[in-house]
Amino acid sequence: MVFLDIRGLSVKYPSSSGPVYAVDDVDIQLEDGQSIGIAGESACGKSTLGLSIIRMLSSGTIQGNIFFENDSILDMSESDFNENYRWKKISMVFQGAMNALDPVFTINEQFHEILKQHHFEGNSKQLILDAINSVSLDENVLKKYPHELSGGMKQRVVIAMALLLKPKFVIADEPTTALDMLIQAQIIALLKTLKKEGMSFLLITHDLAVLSEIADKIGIMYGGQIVEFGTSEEIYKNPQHPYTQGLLESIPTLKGGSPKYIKGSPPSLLDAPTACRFLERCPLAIEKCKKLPPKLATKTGYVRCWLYEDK
Ligand SMILES: Nc1ncnc2c1ncn2[C@@H]1O[C@H](COP(=O)(O)OP(=O)(O)OP(=O)(O)O)[C@@H](O)[C@H]1O
Repeated sequence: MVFLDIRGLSVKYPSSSGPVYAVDDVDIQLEDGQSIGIAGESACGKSTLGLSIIRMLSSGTIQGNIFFENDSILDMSESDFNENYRWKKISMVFQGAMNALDPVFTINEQFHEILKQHHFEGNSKQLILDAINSVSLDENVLKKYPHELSGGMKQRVVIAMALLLKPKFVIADEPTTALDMLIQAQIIALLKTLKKEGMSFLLITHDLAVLSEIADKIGIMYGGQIVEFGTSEEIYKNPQHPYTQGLLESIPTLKGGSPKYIKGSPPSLLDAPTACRFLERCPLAIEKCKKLPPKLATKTGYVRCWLYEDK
């Protein structure tokens, strides 16, 4: 059954230079137990997409629909969403969160603060221990202050915080960025274990190799749009969008020659999309690409590219 159904989601931020079209007309469907990876260059709208789902945008206007287990979460009152969804069914590991742990409180106090915010009335000690255990940390960390923990431990703590109320769906925004390779591998292994236990993730990353480990589905974002969406297998084996192809070719391999890179830079999100967002950088552009491409169905999702109009 589809538990997350995002339809035509758009987010516009106000700015002194005009509206920023940070997310434009995004569709995503996820079935129970599935996880999705969102990949794309910096500033293409990945975090905005995640923050929209958990309704934590700092500003901006949002359009479209997000259904979570058939409930329209954008239509709920803030109190209803906070009471029943945020942290309980949907939680988030925010980008850079491990550096935002409060230096003057112990980890235990910070866990209790979350429970207080969410009016938790059960056995809080046990709940915190469960969360700490689920990320393979020793309960001694609870007595410590953030500066007494390593980067990997802090990242586990913020993941445990997101898992505290046992949500079904966790949005993890760059959870492995800024960690060394060994710790990255540990965090990925942890997410894989949690996934096996039934949790679903929306994993945001620049790193396609990381996604291949976790994601059943992948959304490739470019200039605020998902330009290609499908199963991981299809996206890796049979990428359709020239941008997806370029991204995959830019991954260094041990065997191959030097990786290719995509020339040029991403479009300004200050311009409303009227042409293909990738037009300026696309090696396969045709005249038609000056018009905004529709989402064309592929074997397992969709692609926003005129090259597939007749296929
Ligand atoms: N509160 C805000 N007000 C105005 N513009 C914003 C705001 N938050 C983000 N933006 C802009 O929206 C666009 C998308 O930002 P977002 O952080 O979602 O991208 P991202 O893909 O997550 O980037 P990164 O990979 O660098 O974290 C960027 O141009 C950014 O400058």
